[in-house]
Parts: sequence; C-alpha cells; structure tokens
Amino acid sequence: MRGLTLTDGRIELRDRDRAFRLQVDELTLAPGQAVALTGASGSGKTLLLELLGLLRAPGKGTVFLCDGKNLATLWGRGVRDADLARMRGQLFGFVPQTGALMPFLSVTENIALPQHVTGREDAAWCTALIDRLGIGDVASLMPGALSIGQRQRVAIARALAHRPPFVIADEPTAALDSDSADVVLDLLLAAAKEQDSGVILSSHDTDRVARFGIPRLALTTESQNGVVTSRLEPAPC
Ligand SMILES: Nc1ncnc2c1ncn2[C@@H]1O[C@H](COP(=O)(O)OP(=O)(O)OP(=O)(O)O)[C@@H](O)[C@H]1O
Repeated sequence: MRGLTLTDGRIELRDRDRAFRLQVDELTLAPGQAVALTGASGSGKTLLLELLGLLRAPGKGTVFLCDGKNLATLWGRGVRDADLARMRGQLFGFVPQTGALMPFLSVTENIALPQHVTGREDAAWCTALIDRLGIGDVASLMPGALSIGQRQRVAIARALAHRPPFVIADEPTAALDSDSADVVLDLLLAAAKEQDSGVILSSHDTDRVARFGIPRLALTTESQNGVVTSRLEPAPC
C-alpha cells in the first residue's frame, strides 16, 4: 500500500443565506506517517476527515488517489453504499471523539468487530492490542462500565484491530484531561506506527501536537459576502 494523496480537494456546502467552501490543494499521507489537522471551530476539520474517510462525497475536480485508483470517481459512478462501506472498512480505522463503542458488545467484542466486518479475523492481534493499550482488566466489561479514558483506549484498539493502512481520528483526546490525553495520544501513535498504519487526526490543541512532534496542517478561514472559504496550509511545528 502506497499512500493517500488528495489533490484539489473541494467541498461546498450551502444553505439559504450562507456558503462554506473547503479547499485542499494537496494532502498526502503515507503508511506509518502521522499528520495533524488544526484550525478554529467550524474551519472544516471534520468535513475534511469525512472526505478522506469516504464518508462524504467530494466536490467536482477532486482527485483522491489511493494505490493508483481515484476514489473521488466512485461517487460519480453511483457506487453502492455496501461497496463504499466495504472499501472504507478495508482502508480505514476510525477513532471518534468519544469512543462511539457498541453498548451491547463487550470490550473484546467491540475490538474484534472490524475484523469480522473485513474478514481479517486475528484473535491474537486483538489480545496483543488489549495488552498494549492496558485494557486487559476491563476486556470482559461492557462500554457503559468504563471511564472515558478507557473507552478511548478501546476505540483506538478497535480502529487498529483489522490493521487498516490508515487511521482517522477526530479530536481523539478532546474529552480527556491533559494527562490522559497524553497517554491516549501516545498509545495511538505508537500502536499505529508498530503496524505501519498512517494516522490523520484533528485537534484544537496545537501545543500537544507540537510536543508530540506531529507535522501539522492548518485550516484557515476567510469570510467574504457570506461565503466562508477554508484552506489547508502547512503550519510551523
Ligand atoms: N449547509 C451548510 N451551508 C453552509 N455552511 C455549512 C453548512 N453545513 C455546515 N456548514 C459549515 O461547515 C463548517 C463545518 O465545519 P466542521 O464541522 O468540519 O468544522 P470543525 O473544524 O470540525 O469544527 P469543530 O472544531 O467545532 O468540531 C462549519 O463552519 C459549518 O458552519
């Protein structure tokens, strides 16, 4: 698996009296590499992660290359939802802001779920991740019995369980106190690196991103005549 390259990425949203344009000239992510997206609230970080994670149709002109295929053309060809979901599962693991675990499955079952969905069964790897993320003592519990920090560790293990080439993490530490945020981010980056998964995460916390030495790309917005335009630019570490 080579990397992901998004070129001329566009999303346009419009309602009665406002419009939002996201413009990404180029963004690349290699397996094993980590990149952080920063930007003010409403600058489009989640939108961009949705575009990269095949959760949102890109605008016209977007080129989104993965292993020589332009994924942006899938939408134009009216790809079936089931095929898109399969491709999404093969390529990505997702860490949402607050875990979003299945409440009726145990920790171990939650972690194994993406392996079942993608047909990449590997119970030994689930056990290794549980161990690596320090959640062995809660492995048989249901998510409702866990602290927020424990749930985020489970979400990280779940995102990595099927060894996806890329992990997409939307504010993975926003719900945590500072010490837990450091621990969880460290675990995410180390576990992803170990299996050569690229990580793209969004964060408000530029200090933490810098402290971890994660290359940063910033979304900056400009407003004109009711149109907000947000552009992605490299930012100093
Ligand atoms: N239908 C719409 N028309 C115009 N603008 C829209 C529409 N829907 C959403 N938006 C704008 O698109 C942007 C979406 O941003 P997004 O949620 O990706 O930001 P974010 O950087 O993730 O924010 P946060 O840090 O608060 O989570 C917001 O500025 C929102 O106001």
